[in-house]
Amino acid sequence: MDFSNQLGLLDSINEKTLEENSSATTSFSLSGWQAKGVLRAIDCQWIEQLAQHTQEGNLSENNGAVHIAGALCSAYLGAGHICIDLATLWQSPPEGVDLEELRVALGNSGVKSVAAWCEALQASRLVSLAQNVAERPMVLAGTRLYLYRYFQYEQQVLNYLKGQFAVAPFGVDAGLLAQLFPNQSDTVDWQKVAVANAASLPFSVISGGPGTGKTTTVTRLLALLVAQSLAEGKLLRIELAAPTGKAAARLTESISNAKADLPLSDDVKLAIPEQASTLHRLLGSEFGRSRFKHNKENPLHLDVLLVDEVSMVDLPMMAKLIDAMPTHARLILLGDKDQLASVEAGSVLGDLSYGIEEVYFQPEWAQRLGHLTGEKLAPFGNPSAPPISRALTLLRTSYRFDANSGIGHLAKAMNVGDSQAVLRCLQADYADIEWRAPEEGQTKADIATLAKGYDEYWEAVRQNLAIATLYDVFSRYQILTAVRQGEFGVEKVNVQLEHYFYQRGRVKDPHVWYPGKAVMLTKNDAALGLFNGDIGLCMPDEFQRLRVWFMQPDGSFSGLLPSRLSEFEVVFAMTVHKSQGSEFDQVALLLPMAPSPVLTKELLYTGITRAKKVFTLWGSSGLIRAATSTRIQRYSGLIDELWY
Ligand SMILES: Nc1ncnc2c1ncn2[C@@H]1O[C@H](COP(=O)(O)OP(=O)(O)OP(=O)(O)O)[C@@H](O)[C@H]1O
Repeated sequence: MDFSNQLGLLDSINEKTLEENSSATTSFSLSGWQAKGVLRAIDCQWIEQLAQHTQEGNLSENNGAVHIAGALCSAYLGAGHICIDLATLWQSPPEGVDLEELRVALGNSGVKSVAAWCEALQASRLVSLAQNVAERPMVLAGTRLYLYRYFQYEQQVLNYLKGQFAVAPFGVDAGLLAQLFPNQSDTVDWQKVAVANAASLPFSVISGGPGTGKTTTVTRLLALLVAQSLAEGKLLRIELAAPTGKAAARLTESISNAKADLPLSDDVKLAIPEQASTLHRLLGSEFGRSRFKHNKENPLHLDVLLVDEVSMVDLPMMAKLIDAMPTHARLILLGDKDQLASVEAGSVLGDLSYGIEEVYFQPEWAQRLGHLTGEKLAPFGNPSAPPISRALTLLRTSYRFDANSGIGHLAKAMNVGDSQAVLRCLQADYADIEWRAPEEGQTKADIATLAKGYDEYWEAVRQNLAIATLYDVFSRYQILTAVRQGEFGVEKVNVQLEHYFYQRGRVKDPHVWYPGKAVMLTKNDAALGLFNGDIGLCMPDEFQRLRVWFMQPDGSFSGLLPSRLSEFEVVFAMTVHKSQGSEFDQVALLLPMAPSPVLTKELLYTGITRAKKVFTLWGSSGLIRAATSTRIQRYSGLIDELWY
């Protein structure tokens, strides 16, 4: 995490105007909290630099309560939260600190209530107030405390959304809509409603689980928008994007499949693009620069932007994307709100769709959509629905998993956090799921059994099949781990798998590049046009030189000398986090033996829903039960600002 901007803000504090805050010195022990894992080294450095800076500059910022809040703000950001909530912390301190310890530490600097903590922050020159934001390291909004830059990101998103809510709805051609959805049924066709809704608005979100027809729906939406604009003699500039190369490749494939089924003319089909790019590529990432080529001053050249797999988009990226949107353009976000949130801070899709299960639409909006679609939407009107609810539709019916699908039932049970139902599913006789509880005393992963899924791949490598075929075979099976470290962590499992392949004669030397080695990039490489998460397979070229082959956005493959890759890891196993945006025919999800805070219902749901045909869960009933009832919570101001 780069704090340079945060620290740079200290320079802008006007020393002369600073007042004495408190004479107490920082009363909690940074190193003590670091040793307990409450703070990271970077959190301690950040707050130490604040304290040092303020003292060296004759600033009397010796307020322990401010330093505690600042250190926690930084630590929570590292754990994915956009802000901390002082009122929540006052009742439930961070893991590793007991309430008494926190209260005593705060009490030492005169803070004996949440209100007093807020007052101490308000009085600090390190903090500005949300109502009157100044360039200071932190911002206080009610009881929420942010690092300055993250407050700005959140405001950018909120201001954009509020601007979109004020735009008058666009007209929608009900005849075309009916043509796109010819089938009638007794139940509400939410795909049709989603299209009518998104076509009416400059900003919309469509959320749905696996196989609920998200791509089918947005392809019809794009067809409707294209047909409407062609009728007006205009050609829409549409762009498709996703957070990772893999997700972009999947979007490309599924849009081109869905286009084939459209009941509209070839003119319309031709005007719908198939090629999706990564968000980084779309925004123009430039080597060595954190700023994108496209931004407010140089907006994207498009009329409609569709972004898939939005659960993976973090708040800074969403803010940068919004910044680069031309004012007239539509933004359509697609994703599964129940999946794991982004690796970096924020949970934008989750926050936007927070209340979607119950609220639905404002009554007049439900009526408008009802007229447009012919669907009976009156029961879904709710006078207290906030403006954001208008922009959301939820697709619930899975067309991939039928009533006999264990994966479908398991995903549903996991999603509602029903551990009994999850265990019942795992024990039932479904053909597509398998549960392997650990043996008594088992301490290592069963590598031989896990490795079996790669037999087909190694046979393809042996036959030196074309790289496209190899890539396809490799993508059919994936071992997923919940954690990085330990016997059941991705690092060790990969080492053991390579060693196992070596023992079986499939790999000559696991310490060097070998035919069949599969790697995943762990960092964007703008110079090579490759992105974090891209998968490369090592195979010889026609001159028998080993190259690592990556799929390009157009589906072709380019081979790079292995020496050109700098940051990557072996990927016979990958973490569930890294698997987001990908799907595989067969998935084996490996849980650790010991409890871990990363074991949550979102993690297991994401792992389960990566599987299209067969899912195997390796883990004990105790851990599965615990994970099913643990939810990820990420603090931000978006839910409060949008839903209450
Ligand atoms: N209304 C529908 N009736 C019948 N089949 C449908 C319907 N909508 C989608 N399908 C089919 O369901 C399958 C999944 O659809 P689609 O790929 O659009 O879903 P998705 O939500 O985008 O999936 P994923 O989870 O892979 O992103 C496709 O085979 C599609 O043709």
